[in-house]
Amino acid sequence: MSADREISVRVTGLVKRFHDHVVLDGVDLEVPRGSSLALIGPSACGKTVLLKCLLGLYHADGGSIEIDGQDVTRLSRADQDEMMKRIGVLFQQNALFDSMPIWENICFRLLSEKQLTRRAAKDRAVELLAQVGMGPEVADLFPADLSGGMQKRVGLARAIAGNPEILILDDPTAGLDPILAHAIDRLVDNLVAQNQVTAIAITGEMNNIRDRYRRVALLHDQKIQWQGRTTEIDDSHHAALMQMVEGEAEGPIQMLVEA
Ligand SMILES: Nc1ncnc2c1ncn2[C@@H]1O[C@H](COP(=O)(O)OP(=O)(O)OP(=O)(O)O)[C@@H](O)[C@H]1O
Repeated sequence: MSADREISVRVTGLVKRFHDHVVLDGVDLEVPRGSSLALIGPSACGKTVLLKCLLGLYHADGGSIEIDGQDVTRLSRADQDEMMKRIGVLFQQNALFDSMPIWENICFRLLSEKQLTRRAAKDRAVELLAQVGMGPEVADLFPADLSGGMQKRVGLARAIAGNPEILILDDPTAGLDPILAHAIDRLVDNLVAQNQVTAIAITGEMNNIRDRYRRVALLHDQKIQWQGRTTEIDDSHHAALMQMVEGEAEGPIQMLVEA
């Protein structure tokens, strides 16, 4: 496999602005295939905007976003839609449809694209529920019947329903108690390890970040200021990253960049 084939997502010089508000200005990011990346940074630094650019939900004002070597910013709408089928997304609020049973929520895309009959979709939903540690009895329930942690699992089941090559997660463990958060982390970890999925997650949860992700990228001041393997992060780097994410002094950044 060539070095380039090993990069699943490559962002180069990405610019995104809203009128005269420049949110991203020269973002460079590389995520190897089958790796998990934590995207961290202070509040309102543009993490969600970056992920929405990756998903084609926001149009980039400059730079490129390559997925498997293909610049998605230059694809036709139809080709971009095709590419997006290879990406599964877990939104922060899970974005489940209240009026649909869980099985239909999980297979929503497969049903709307007529990839499966309703009967096959329900069977598939039950399989996916098992993958996220839930029983078949959940299939006929509605989102309102489930706790926040269970909804998160269902959201994850939906994100993986189309066997995505890339999984994008917006703060997957926000608001969950530590035990549930750990369970979601383990599920994502298993997906990455077993299926060579590339996972990119925004996270504000810095505790144990070195155990939870293989890579970290710090977004601040419109750019990625530091990216690397979590094994490169020693305790002082970790403390510096924590300070940055909490919006404290900028000094530690220099230490990371120069390390
Ligand atoms: N559609 C939009 N129109 C105008 N400004 C936007 C839009 N979307 C995001 N922004 C602005 O872009 C900036 C970055 O927002 P974003 O939601 O990406 O931050 P974030 O890093 O995800 O923050 P948090 O960690 O607090 O969720 C904010 O100033 C926000 O107001």
